[in-house]
Amino acid sequence: MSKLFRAVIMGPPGSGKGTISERIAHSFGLKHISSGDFVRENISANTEAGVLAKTYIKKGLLVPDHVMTRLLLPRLEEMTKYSWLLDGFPRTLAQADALNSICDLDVVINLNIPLETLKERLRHRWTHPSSGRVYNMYFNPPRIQGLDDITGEQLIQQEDDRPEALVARLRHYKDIAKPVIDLYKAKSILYTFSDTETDRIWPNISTLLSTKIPIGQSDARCASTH
Ligand SMILES: Nc1ncnc2c1ncn2[C@@H]1O[C@H](COP(=O)(O)OP(=O)(O)OP(=O)(O)O)[C@@H](O)[C@H]1O
Ligand SMILES: Cc1cn([C@H]2C[C@H](O)[C@@H](COP(=O)(O)OP(=O)(O)O)O2)c(=O)[nH]c1=O
Repeated sequence: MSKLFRAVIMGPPGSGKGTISERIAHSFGLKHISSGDFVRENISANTEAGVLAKTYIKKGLLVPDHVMTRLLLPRLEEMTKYSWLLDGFPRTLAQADALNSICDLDVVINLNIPLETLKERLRHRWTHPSSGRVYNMYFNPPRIQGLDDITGEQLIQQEDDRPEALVARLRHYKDIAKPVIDLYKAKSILYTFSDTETDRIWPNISTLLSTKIPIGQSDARCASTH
């Protein structure tokens, strides 16, 4: 069997992790694991870790490392047969160390987007709170203004997407992400993409992954997992 491919995507809020992950999963047939989606699934299913995670998310805090790793690592260990892309994890050095203890990463994609662009995107971001689906009034608007495409439920603008809150959020992101980025740089697996436009970043990411993912592997894997 050809070698499996393991990737992580990192970037500040609004940098396009969710959007680009969807494109990667679709084009290369990798399993996309979003830590935020996984936490929300656990909250809906009332698992022990989900109940605990909810108490932090309600306060706008990150879920503590030990809760996050207890949630995510068993999920990754179930995926030993698949190539995957992790989005939203690791966010801290402790999480990166935990991940390192169970697998070797091939590529870390780091999105470096100017602050003004992030502010503009998040100012127009609307969220469906229970699923975490996000829309942007210009980039990917909902079919009916103010309503989620799938459920028809009301969309909200999150408090911490306001430009005033974003600066603090971004500073916090930089503080905790820096040692993680340094770690992956030292391992020579970090690839940083800087631009204001996803459609300019995407071809470069696609070219990189085409050189890293063995041909034929992704299609077979995709077919076997859906
Ligand atoms: N790796 C992680 N470590 C700690 N908490 C996490 C992690 N991943 C997700 N969470 C928790 O789940 C919540 C939702 O995660 P998600 O990535 O969907 O949203 P977010 O932080 O608002 O992301 P963004 O604004 O970058 O789109 C986070 O705010 C955080 O509380
Ligand atoms: C990628 C991208 C996203 N957006 C919007 C869509 C979302 O409302 C918001 C965030 O995108 P998203 O992909 O959710 O980013 P992340 O997962 O890193 O937080 O920005 C744009 O307006 N332009 C873009 O090029």
